[in-house]
Amino acid sequence: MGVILLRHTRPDVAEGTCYGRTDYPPAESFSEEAAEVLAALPPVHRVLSSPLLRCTRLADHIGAARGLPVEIDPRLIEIDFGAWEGTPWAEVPRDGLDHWAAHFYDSRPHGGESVGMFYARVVPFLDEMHGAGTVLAVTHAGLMRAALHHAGREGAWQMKFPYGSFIELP
Ligand SMILES: Cc1cc2ncn([C@H]3O[C@H](COP(=O)(O)O)[C@@H](O)[C@H]3O)c2cc1C
Repeated sequence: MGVILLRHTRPDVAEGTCYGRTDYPPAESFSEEAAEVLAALPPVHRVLSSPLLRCTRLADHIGAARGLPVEIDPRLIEIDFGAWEGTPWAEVPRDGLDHWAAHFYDSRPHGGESVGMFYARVVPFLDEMHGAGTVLAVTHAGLMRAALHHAGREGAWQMKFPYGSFIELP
């Protein structure tokens, strides 16, 4: 079994908000969602987590239940959407969105991370994890997209992952 990338549970933020690096805590439904995740999760021998609260709360819960320490890795943070963070996607300036879509890897109209910058910090983590055994990384949807892209999956950047869902990398 390879590394398992787990998306955090629902964060306490309005539907449709653009957020990446903003540290929203988990929503009120955390206990129920975490119990479901824990029941579905296979055995692991290490627990890593993004430093953001929506991940550390879940990682702490899993670590406590499985008797494992939680190791924080900053490379597991979501992409930084800069000035767009906290804005409803519907209110993000159209020209910025168009530029982002047209120059997907290099554009950073929000002043945060381009997809290329984000990918460049994620790939060393993924390479380090290759063959590392059954490691759980509690992280974000962007990381899961980047990891599947790295694994050669067509359309990976457009994929959606429900809160609390996980993927296993080869
Ligand atoms: C290229 C790219 C485009 C995205 N659009 C939204 N997200 C990601 O950023 C937000 C925060 O993710 P989470 O809820 O898992 O912390 C979500 O909207 C998620 O889809 C993206 C991430 C990447 C890399």
